[in-house]
Amino acid sequence: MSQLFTPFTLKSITLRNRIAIPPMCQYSAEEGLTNEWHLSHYTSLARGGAGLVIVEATAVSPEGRISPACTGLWSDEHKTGMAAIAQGIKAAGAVPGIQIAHAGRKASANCPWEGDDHIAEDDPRGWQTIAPSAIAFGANLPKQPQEMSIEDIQRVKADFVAAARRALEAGFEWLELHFAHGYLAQSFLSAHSNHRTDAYGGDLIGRSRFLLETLQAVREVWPEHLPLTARLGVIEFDGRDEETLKDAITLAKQMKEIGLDLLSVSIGFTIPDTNIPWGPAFLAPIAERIQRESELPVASSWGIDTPELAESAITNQQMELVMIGRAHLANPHWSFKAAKALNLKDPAWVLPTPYAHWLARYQSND
Ligand SMILES: Cc1cc2c(cc1C)N(C[C@H](O)[C@H](O)[C@H](O)COP(=O)(O)O)c1[nH]c(=O)[nH]c(=O)c1N2
Ligand SMILES: NC(=O)C1=CN(Cc2ccccc2)CCC1
Repeated sequence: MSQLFTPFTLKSITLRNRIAIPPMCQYSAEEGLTNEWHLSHYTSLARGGAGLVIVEATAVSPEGRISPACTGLWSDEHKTGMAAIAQGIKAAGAVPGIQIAHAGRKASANCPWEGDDHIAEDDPRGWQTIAPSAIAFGANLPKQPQEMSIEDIQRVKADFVAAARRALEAGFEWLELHFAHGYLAQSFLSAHSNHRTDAYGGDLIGRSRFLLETLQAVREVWPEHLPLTARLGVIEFDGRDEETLKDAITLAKQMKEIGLDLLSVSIGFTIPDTNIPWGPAFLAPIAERIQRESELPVASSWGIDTPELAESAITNQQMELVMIGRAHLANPHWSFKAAKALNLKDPAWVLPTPYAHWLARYQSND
């Protein structure tokens, strides 16, 4: 009996299975506004049978975008398109989630197929980036950010709260704070990027303050009965992993105290020169340790891209949800493929009726 295809209940929300589609930037928006690409992209992913579909990193302010083409929720105007997406995901039987984000020193960048690098200083498409300290990421993102003032910090926290409120009004039922991948929140947490000497820097308490205060403020506006989650880089693969992991576990416990419902375990990506052991499900053992030691349910991803790897991540209790990203870009109906591979009863019925009725009778080969 497949464990991957069992429901998962968190607060008042029940996912039809353990398959989640993690946020994946589409770099297809204008002024942060979604369009037909996003609506059809997310609706078709949800129709593929996953339990949870999380909309891409959506900026809490214009300067919080990674690229000029990233989505935003910094104004009420952004709610219209997002509401259609949330409705489309829900109508397909998946739970609509969204990740809200600020890209920090990694902002003001070209999209991946246009260089994946900082927009040139003299290019009017770009903007001044902000970060805990005036330390550039380096490599393809060499722009030196402006050190944030306390007023900047207060403003960005308020932007997260306002974006969370808009996400709720747009009909999302699962919220993920982007505290990973070297973006603003992660860059507050890491000593590589945070050299502040005030309350928002220094020891772990100082470097965690922005994350904890933002979580606390969002928790106050996000309904208690809906899952409030965060994606956190718990390891950098920079030679200091044990220290980073211990800090991450300490932080996870504090976030649980504040009301975090689930932690999505990911990678720090704070600095360019790291030694990431890419490979199938390579982060799953780390996720298991975080889940065990923090006593928070976790989700995780990174190369969990076959039905067997997904099934074993759940049966080995390494995580409660598997986040399967790029494999869904290759095949939006990945859940159907997994249902067949794992010998689910009536596998076609993970798909909507207009497809399932026929596929239940016809053995498709892919
Ligand atoms: C095109 C694209 C875009 C994004 C991503 C990835 C890719 C490929 N990823 C990371 C993604 O959610 C996932 O964690 C990784 O891709 C690893 O999982 P897979 O190995 O792809 O299943 C990502 N992560 C995140 O937290 N917010 C985001 O918006 C994005 N955007
Ligand atoms: N917004 C995000 O969190 C993104 C994360 N990515 C990490 C990544 C690194 C390597 C391979 C895939 C994804 C790249 C795209 C944007």
